Amino acid sequence: MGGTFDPIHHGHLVAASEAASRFDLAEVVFVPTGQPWQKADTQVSPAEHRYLMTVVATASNPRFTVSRVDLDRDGPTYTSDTLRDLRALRPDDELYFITGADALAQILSWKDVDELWELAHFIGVTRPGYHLSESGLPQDRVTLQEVPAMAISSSNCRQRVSDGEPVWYLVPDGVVQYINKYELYTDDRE
Ligand SMILES: Nc1ncnc2c1ncn2[C@@H]1O[C@H](COP(=O)(O)OP(=O)(O)OP(=O)(O)O)[C@@H](O)[C@H]1O
Ligand SMILES: O=C(O)c1ccc[n+]([C@@H]2O[C@H](COP(=O)([O-])O)[C@@H](O)[C@H]2O)c1
Repeated sequence: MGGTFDPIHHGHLVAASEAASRFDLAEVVFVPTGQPWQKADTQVSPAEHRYLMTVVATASNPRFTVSRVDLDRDGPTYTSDTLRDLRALRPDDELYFITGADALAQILSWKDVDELWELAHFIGVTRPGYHLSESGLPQDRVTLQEVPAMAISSSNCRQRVSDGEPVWYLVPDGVVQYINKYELYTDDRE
């Protein structure tokens, strides 16, 4: 599951858990983006903070791991590179890429989109406020999956912190503590 994870929240974790359960996945690898090129107009926190929050949030689940492949590659983050790197590291594994309805709706604008379908199977999960559709996408490579509705977004979490409002229970406790410790999202953003 790729994401900017700025910060990781319970919407991400529930989607990943549900997809893992429904598709009987042996492992969910969370892959924080290096430079999310389609968020170029958004201020994104340093990659190491996003990586460490993802580690904290996933640490208690034995099936959840975190990969640095997108952080350790220079330049804009493209999922085609992510999947090629993961395949090289795990040549015997079958890869599924978990994505929310909003990201799936943009997928035709992603780099090397035709190759993406050969690199992984895509699981598109429901997300409140977005229409989940496989229209225009190869139906044998994309599966839609309903997951419990979590009306949470990273941008709203950042705004809440910036406004002095709590993010307890929107993000894992350790992530709240991490945000407080490093005083993330306290400046005026976006
Ligand atoms: N509440 C949610 N329910 C289901 N999927 C989600 C949810 N939030 C994010 N996702 C999915 O998780 C992936 C990573 O999302 P991302 O890290 O950009 O979080 P975000 O909440 O969308 O961030 P932002 O608000 O900054 O755009 C994307 O595929 C996105 O569609
Ligand atoms: O490959 C691309 O061109 C591409 C364009 C936009 C987003 N993605 C990936 O989609 C995932 C979710 O992205 P985001 O921006 O919603 O956090 C993340 O893994 C990104 O690297 C990938």
